[in-house]
Amino acid sequence: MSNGFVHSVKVPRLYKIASKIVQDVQENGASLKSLVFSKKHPNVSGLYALTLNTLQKTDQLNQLIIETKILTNEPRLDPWLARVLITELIWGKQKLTAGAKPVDTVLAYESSLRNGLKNINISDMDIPRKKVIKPRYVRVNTLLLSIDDAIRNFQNEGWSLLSEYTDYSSYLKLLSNLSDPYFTQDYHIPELLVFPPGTSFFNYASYKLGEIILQDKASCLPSYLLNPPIGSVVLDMCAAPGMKTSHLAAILKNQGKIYAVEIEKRRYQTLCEKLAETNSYCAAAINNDALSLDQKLCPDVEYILVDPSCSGSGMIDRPKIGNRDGIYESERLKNLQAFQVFLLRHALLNFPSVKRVVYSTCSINREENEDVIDEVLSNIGNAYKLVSIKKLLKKDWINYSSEDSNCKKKCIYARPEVDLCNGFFVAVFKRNVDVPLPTYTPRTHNTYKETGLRSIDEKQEDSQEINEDLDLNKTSSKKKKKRKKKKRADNDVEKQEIDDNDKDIAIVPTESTKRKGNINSDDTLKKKLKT
Ligand SMILES: C[S@@+](CC[C@H](N)C(=O)[O-])C[C@H]1O[C@@H](n2cnc3c(N)ncnc32)[C@H](O)[C@@H]1O
Repeated sequence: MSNGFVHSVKVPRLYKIASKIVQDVQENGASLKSLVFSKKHPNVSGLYALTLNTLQKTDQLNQLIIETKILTNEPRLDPWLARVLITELIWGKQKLTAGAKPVDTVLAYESSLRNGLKNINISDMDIPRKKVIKPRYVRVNTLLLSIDDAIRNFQNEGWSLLSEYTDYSSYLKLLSNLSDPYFTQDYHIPELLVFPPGTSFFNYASYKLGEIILQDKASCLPSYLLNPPIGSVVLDMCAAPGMKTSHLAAILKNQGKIYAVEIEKRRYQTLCEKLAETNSYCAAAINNDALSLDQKLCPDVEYILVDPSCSGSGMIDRPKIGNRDGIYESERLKNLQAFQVFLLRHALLNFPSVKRVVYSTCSINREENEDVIDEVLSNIGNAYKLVSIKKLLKKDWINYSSEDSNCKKKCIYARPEVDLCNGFFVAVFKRNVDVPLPTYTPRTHNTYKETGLRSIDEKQEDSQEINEDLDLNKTSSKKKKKRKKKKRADNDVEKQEIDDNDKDIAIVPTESTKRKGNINSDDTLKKKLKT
C-alpha cells in the first residue's frame, strides 16, 4: 500500500494482488482472467475466486461502504484493498487473520459491516441465474491431432464413446445424462467432443500440447459456419483471445491467410500466445481497431468473422457485475448495439472481394442480435443475402431468430437450458456478386469513440502497433516448446477450469468508474446509486 500505513505485519500477497486486479478490471476494463494468470500466483483458483467474488459484489460493497463510512473515516485505507478484504470477510472465508493494519481496520468494522448488510437493498442484486449444468466441451485441434486419434487417445485413457443418437433431441437427452466414463461427439461439429460436466483435462498430455482446446460449443459454431475453403483469405475482426481464430486456422488446415485483428494491446498479446500455442501459423495478429483498419494491411479478404464485444448475457458462468460505472444496462446495450452495427456494416460494405460474413455474439438479447441484423439489412440492399443457417447446418436445430424481425428464422440462437452450451446468436451473410456494394464511408477512430464504449481508447492509441507479420513459422520449434512448457507451468492446474470461458466480462469503463475506486464522498456515491 502506498498510502501511509506502517505495517507491523504485511498484508497477505493474495489480497494485495487481488486488489490490484480488481482495480485494473474496474478502471481499465482489463480482462480478469488474463490478469489473474499474468500474476503467476501459486493459488490461481483462490485468486480468481476472490477477485470474481469482489467484482460480483460491487453493488453491495458500494452500499456497505456508504453505510459504514469505512472509507471516509479511514482515508488511508486503500479502497480496492478494502473491497477485497470486506468480500473475504463477509462473503468469502468469513474471517481474516489479524496483524496487518488494513486488515485490522476492516476487522474493526466487522460488526457494522454485518449490520449494514441487513439494511442494503439486495432486491435487484444477485438475481440467481437459472442453473444450467453444461457438459465439458473439448475441441480437437486438428492442426495437431486428428479427430480419430483424439477419440482413440481418450478411449485408451478409459473413456467410452457414446454415439447412440439419431437426431438433435436424442443427442441432447444423451448429453443431459452424460457421466463418467462416457463421452460423445457433438451432433453438429465433428471436431468437438463432449464430456461430463466438470471433467478435468489439465493432466492430459494432449491438453498440455495444445492438441485439445477447452472451447464451448457456442464459441465453435461461428467459425464452423463461416467455413472458409482451404487457401482462402479470412479476416477475424475481433480476434482475442483467439479461440475462433485458431478454429479457423484448423478449418483452413493452415493453408490460406487469416488476419486476426484485436484492438486491445493486452488482449492482442493473449491472442499472439494462443495462435502460437495452437500452431495456427496461417494467422497474422494485428493490433488495431478493425473499424479503421487500412485495407492494405489485409488485402483480398474473402471471408469475415465479426464477433464483437457484447453483453455476454448468454454466458452461463459469466459473473454479474453490478453498475460498475454508472452506465445502466439499457444504455450499455444501446452503446454495444451501435458499435456492433458499425462493425458489421463495415465488414459487409468495405471489403470488395468478400464472399461470406458471419456475425456472432454470446448474447441472448434481441438488441444485440436481430436488431443489429435488421438495421444492417436496411443498408445493404440486395448486395447480400441472409442465409438460412438451418440449411447450412444440414441438421436439425431448435432455436431460431424471431419471426417478427427481418431475420425471420434464418439466424440461430443457442439457449443454455435447451442446447446445454452457452447462449449465443449467429447470422450468416452471403455476397450477391451481381449487385454492386452500396457506397460506404469508413468510420474514423473518433467516431468510434462516440459510441461511448471505450474511454480507454486514448491509452490504446499510444500503444497501438501493427504486427501484421507475426511470423510464427520462423519461431524455432525448440523455442516454441520451451515457451509452451513455461506457460503451462505458470498457468497451473486451475487454468482449465476457466479456460473454455472464452468471452471476457464486458466491462465498459468510464471516467466515473475510474474515480469510483476512491469513494471518499458518500454523497457522490449515493447520488450515483440513486440515478
Ligand atoms: C467477444 S471478444 C472476441 C472473442 C474471440 N473472437 C474469440 O473467439 O476468442 C471481442 C474482442 O473484440 C475486441 N474489439 C472490440 N472492439 C474492437 C475493434 N474496434 N477492433 C478490433 N477489436 C475489437 C475486444 O477487445 C475483444 O477482445
